Amino acid sequence: MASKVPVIVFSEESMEPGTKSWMRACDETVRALENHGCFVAKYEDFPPELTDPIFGAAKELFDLPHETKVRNPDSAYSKGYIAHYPGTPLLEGLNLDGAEKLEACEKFTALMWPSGNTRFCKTAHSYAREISTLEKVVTRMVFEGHGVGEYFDSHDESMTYLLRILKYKKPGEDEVNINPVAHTDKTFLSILYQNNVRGLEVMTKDGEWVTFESSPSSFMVMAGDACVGWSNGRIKACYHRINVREDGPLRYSLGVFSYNTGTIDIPKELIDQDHPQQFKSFNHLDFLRFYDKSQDRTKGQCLIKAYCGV
Ligand SMILES: O=C(O)CCC(=O)C(=O)O
Ligand SMILES: [Fe+2]
Repeated sequence: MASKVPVIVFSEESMEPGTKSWMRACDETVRALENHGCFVAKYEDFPPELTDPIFGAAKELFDLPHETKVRNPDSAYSKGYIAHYPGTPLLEGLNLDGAEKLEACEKFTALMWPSGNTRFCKTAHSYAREISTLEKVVTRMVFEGHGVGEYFDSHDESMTYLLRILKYKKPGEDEVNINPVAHTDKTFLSILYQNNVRGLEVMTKDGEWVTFESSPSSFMVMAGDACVGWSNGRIKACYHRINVREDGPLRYSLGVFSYNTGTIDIPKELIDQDHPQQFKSFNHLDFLRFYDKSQDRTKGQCLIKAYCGV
């Protein structure tokens, strides 16, 4: 894995804009996203005391009765509850919209546990805050690394983060191992964390599938279709899939997905003779609506060109 997908260290120093290690990480980040569409972030400051509680919180959530979980409403960004759909019978998921904000976590928790569950609420919120911090650092590096750091603040003000909590059940005797189809995310960036059960595979630039090896401080950072549009096609979207095997413990995975609540403009600085304009400005939510209406067989592909390609 290490030789195929870059590993970038996010230490206290490299997360501090202006330092030497920031510059280095910034270069590595841009190169990784342009070449591969993804990299593994070794997030040194991720609190180790959050790992067990966040996966414990995921388990506690899925142990709730079906009629409780369906209470989570759909939002503009996602389905509320993904419940063993016919095409993906092993997958169950819940989406917590705007999880970087405490009020959103409180609202979600009150729906799931009307008598309260402070531990869940605090854990989900702390996790989303930590990962959205990493996501912001990566995004700032993407902007600065492309020489357009001055646009970062206004982009950042419009960002929202969705926490997706996923569980993969093991296939029964008579069930084949059906996993979600390979796809690119429709996000700006996605950051994935899994318990110690493998499953996530990303496609390298040579077209080879590489398995993401879990560790308590390893996060897979992937560019989504919106980032491809923003970068005028310099960054590629990460094509990935899940391959859960039949034996071993249950797999839980946590995704933090970033979306812009407004319009994403393609910086004029990223358009030149060598890089003619490939995309028009687009509204991220309208792009998600376009995705929803797209035919199932195309949904896995990077759709940004079809949506706002020039
Ligand atoms: O299960 C995972 O780790 C990733 C899930 C995924 O790709 C998605 O929700 O878009
Ligand atoms: Fe995905």
